[in-house]
Amino acid sequence: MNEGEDKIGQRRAVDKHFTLLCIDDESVNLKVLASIFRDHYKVVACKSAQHGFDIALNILPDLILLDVLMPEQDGFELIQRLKLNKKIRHIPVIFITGLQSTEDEEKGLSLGACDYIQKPFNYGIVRARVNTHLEIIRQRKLLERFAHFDSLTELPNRRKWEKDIQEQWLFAIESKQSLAIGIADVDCFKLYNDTYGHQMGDIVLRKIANALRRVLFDYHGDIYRCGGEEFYFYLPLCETTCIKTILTQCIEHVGQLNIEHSSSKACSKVSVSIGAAEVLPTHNTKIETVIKTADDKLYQVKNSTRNAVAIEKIA
Ligand SMILES: Nc1nc2c(ncn2[C@@H]2O[C@H](COP(=O)(O)OP(=O)(O)OP(=O)(O)O)[C@@H](O)[C@H]2O)c(=O)[nH]1
Repeated sequence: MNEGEDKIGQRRAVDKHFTLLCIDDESVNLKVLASIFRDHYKVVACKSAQHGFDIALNILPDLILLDVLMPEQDGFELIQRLKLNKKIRHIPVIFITGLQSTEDEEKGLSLGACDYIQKPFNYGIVRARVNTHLEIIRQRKLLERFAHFDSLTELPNRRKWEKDIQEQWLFAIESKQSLAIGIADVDCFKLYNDTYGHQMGDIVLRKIANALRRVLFDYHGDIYRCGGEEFYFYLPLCETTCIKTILTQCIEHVGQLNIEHSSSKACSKVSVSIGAAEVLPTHNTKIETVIKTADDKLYQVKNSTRNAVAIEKIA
């Protein structure tokens, strides 16, 4: 095997992560598509547009191969439904159809399909076209990762925070669920860097990020690195959730890392301070107000003992 073939082999092994959803009312067509792709990708097949829509929502495939002529709802109608749904409209659709007029091809592409393949098709050409689109998807995912994640801590970054918190906020309004928004900030971190060096400081940031993430994940929250040594987080709350207990756990987990910080004004180990605000979001409350309240609470902790939590409930 030469070097090029070896690389292709390695790439294919990774390709198994991709899922193709094939929607066609003819079983024989589904079998053909499965036989072309199943060795390299996960293939999910279904025989109607409605079922296909439900499956797409459920499994979020990477690519959809869609027939046009189907009873009840055709492929042109289905793609319009897919493109109206926020959760799945980004999924590329390739039409694979017996319709051969240029008008139909133009219609399919103008409805948002990324490709249009006419039946009967050549297996090699279908495989090559699907591979090209999956390569584009792979690169898009990579770019999204670079754009949304912090390389030091591997936490999502501020850009992702701004996107996610809007979604969490709207979800909390719709589901009438309370939300806590908070900021955790490493104590006396300048002094830590000055004493132990920047590289050690980087290691500490990674450890703290992991410790905080572990606690918040357990309660369905998430945390983001939004500044140098500043982490923003949200936490969905239910009646039984005690926000104070959870955030105290965060402080304790950081303490249990047991990282010496001899020059800290807070304690002899590395510690964090946390400010948070608890709110039942409505269309009349603003996220900025809640973040400002959390920031004020953090400032309060920083001006007293540090290594502690302050929370305000917004009425
Ligand atoms: N090692 C390291 N240090 C960082 C990074 N980002 C920011 N910092 C440092 O974090 C320090 C933050 O200092 P300050 O804002 O003065 O806050 P502090 O020293 O933590 O003091 P308090 O917040 O009042 O407890 C600065 O010295 C930054 O250089 C990073 O990625 N790695």
